[in-house]
Amino acid sequence: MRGKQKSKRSGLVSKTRTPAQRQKVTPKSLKPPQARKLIRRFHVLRKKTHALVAELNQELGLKGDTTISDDKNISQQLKERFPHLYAMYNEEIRRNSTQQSVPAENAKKGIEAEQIVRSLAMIDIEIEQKGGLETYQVASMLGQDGKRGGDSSKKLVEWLTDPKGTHKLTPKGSSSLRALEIGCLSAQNCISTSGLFGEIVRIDLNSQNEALIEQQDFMERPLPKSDDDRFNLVSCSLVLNFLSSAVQRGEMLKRITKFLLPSSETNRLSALFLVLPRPCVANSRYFDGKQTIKILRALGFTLAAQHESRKLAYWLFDWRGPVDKIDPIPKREIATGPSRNNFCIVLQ
Ligand SMILES: C[S@@+](CC[C@H](N)C(=O)[O-])C[C@H]1O[C@@H](n2cnc3c(N)ncnc32)[C@H](O)[C@@H]1O
Repeated sequence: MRGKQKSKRSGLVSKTRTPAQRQKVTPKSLKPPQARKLIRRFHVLRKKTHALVAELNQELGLKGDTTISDDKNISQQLKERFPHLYAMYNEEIRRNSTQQSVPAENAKKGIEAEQIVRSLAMIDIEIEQKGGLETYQVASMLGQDGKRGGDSSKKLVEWLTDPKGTHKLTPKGSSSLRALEIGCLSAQNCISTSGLFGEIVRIDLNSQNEALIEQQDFMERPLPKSDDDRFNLVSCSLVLNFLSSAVQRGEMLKRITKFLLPSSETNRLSALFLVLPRPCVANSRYFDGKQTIKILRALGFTLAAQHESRKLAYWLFDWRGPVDKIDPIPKREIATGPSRNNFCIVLQ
């Protein structure tokens, strides 16, 4: 379980090497406005992909386990199951990838499977031209830069060591506490340097340092067979907003509970550290801080601490063990206004 496991998906795009991919250069650094713009664009492109894949599934009459997943390598799925659509995807890639700039909006609107697949190809080209997941990560790391007030895990360590708080841990060289960091960009963050944890398992879809960060999709991490595979803390900082659908976010939260040691059995730390960009709770049509707590409660958590900074919203939730039945929490409008975003998490 703790060995290295390569993710089956490449992250944002297909693994077909196109001329655009071969030309791809990952920038070592980016100016902050450029980084913000890139992060926003990646999220838009992921949402577009999600909507197009839903249309494609409908058009092909695919349901349940047979659906194409936008969470996995789409071109690979087409290649294995729909060779004629894969041929069109590739044709579109070949036709456009030598161009300097291919905004995904150039994709023609269409409801037929062939046109949808061509639009997916256009999105993949734009993502690759922007540098793919690697560039997204460079942009995200810029946000973690201490000089810019980054590294969200500072707040976690502050909470866990607060003498007036509920946990009051003290850093020990021989701590037996174990943490799982989902979506880890750096092994030098406070969570790693605090000395609070004897072991930290760090995973990311695209590892920046394979010696210290496993390349793994959390949704494909094998489920724990025993408590040896479970953790005292799971950190999920700025990862849920990376997922493109409200259902996937709910599924990730449900899956996290399977990796936590129930505190009632261990009588010590068993918690989730959750971070979202503040606009997800401050300016969404469908989501806010109350909804966050409601969803986490429905999964068996209790709120231990929360904080909002100018850019981020942070929570620490204690895990109380599995609930008998998870009540669904659907999407519903809670705020109106044209400038609101559509961020949401649902439980099915
Ligand atoms: C915005 S970065 C956040 C990094 C860091 N946790 C932080 O707080 O700054 C999001 C990271 O989550 C990773 N990620 C997204 N979905 C994931 C998944 N299913 N499994 C593992 N990592 C994932 C992405 O690859 C990306 O590196």
